[in-house]
Amino acid sequence: MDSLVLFCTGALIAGGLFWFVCVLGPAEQKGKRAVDLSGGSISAENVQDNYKQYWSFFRRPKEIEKAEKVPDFVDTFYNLVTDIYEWGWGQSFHFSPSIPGKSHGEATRLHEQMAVDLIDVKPGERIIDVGCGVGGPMRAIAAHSRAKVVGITINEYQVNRARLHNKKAGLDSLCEVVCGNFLQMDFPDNSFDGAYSIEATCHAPKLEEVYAEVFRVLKPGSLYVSYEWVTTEKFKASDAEHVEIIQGIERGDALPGLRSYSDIAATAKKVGFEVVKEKDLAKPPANPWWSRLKMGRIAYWRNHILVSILAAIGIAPKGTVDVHEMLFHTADYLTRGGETGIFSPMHMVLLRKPESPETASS
Ligand SMILES: C=C(CC[C@@H](C)[C@H]1CC[C@H]2C3=CC[C@H]4[C@H](C)[C@@H](O)CC[C@]4(C)[C@H]3CC[C@]12C)C(C)C
Ligand SMILES: C[S@@+](CC[C@H](N)C(=O)[O-])C[C@H]1O[C@@H](n2cnc3c(N)ncnc32)[C@H](O)[C@@H]1O
Repeated sequence: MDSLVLFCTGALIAGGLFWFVCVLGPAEQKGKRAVDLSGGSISAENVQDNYKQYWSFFRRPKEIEKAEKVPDFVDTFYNLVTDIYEWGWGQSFHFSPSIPGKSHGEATRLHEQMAVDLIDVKPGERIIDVGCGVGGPMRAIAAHSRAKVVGITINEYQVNRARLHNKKAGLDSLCEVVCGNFLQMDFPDNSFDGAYSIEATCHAPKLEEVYAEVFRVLKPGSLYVSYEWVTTEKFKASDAEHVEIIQGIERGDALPGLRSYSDIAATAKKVGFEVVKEKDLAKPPANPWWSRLKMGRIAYWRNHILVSILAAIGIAPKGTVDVHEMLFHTADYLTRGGETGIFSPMHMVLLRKPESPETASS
């Protein structure tokens, strides 16, 4: 009898563990498994120190730290979060408005396809993905448009992940990925037929610098669309709750400082672009972009327990628990940013590089 009870208890524990790790492990369809979480290019024993280093950025005055150190700090951030993002969100590191009757995956694809439809590229043309992550949007866009997409990211680990995914998807003949800084790109002038950036240029300390680089590499007459992270007209710097939310978003998302929606078109014009269209895609009648984030709260608790167990038994790097906790709070700040309407991650701007400098509007 005793051995039967022991056997049943053991079987239940083993079954429960299998369910928790293997069934619940890949929080997102086709995503990474919890047991594969790493610190990107950072070795396991250095994850915790790098996490501390990441936070030290926010303890120093912005003016000193800002410009030249930002790409390194962003690189560290993506070493820390890339696996968790892939595990819990998927291969597209951005938001999209929810669409009734459509899954999150479908809504994500539509948001990505809209970007390439806006820049009007033809099959075989060459376009650039500015800040490409692990390439979720790149693959959707290449498959939809048959354009050749070159993605650039500052994070080497993401380059390797993106290349692996491109190959697996059979899209490596259309998709190329390079490691580099979008503030100083290694591409010649006038070499792309179009450009897009999805929730990436918010990492640039000065928007002007990245827009000027995109302007330089675009062929005259071609289009660039960007989905920008901004504070909206509802944000009041005198409101302590607003400030807390925006600072929470900046700290949990490696942002050197969120900019106002009103700066976007002005900056684009300053570097020579014509503004073709500007629209906040988060505004009604669009459905909330933050609903997926809010709905996931129970899953995040489960994920946190799982990450803590894996770190305790030495499968996940120690600092993973801290990084996960940071993201947990970030999800809350982002949701509050959406609900109050003071923040948008999809302020869309469509820009054209004039045919000749003379046709540029003042
Ligand atoms: C554009 C950027 C990233 C946007 C989003 C892709 C990510 C912002 C916050 C992230 C997450 C928050 C909570 C995590 C959760 C605790 C964990 O269990 C599973 C992953 C999360 C859901 C994670 C996924 C990606 C985000 C939604 C920024 C950086 C400019
Ligand atoms: C939130 S992710 C978005 C990725 C991708 N656009 C997507 O939607 O899946 C931001 C991306 O911008 C990249 N990035 C940030 N700063 C960069 C820089 N200075 N140079 C190149 N890439 C940068 C990051 O490495 C990351 O890949």
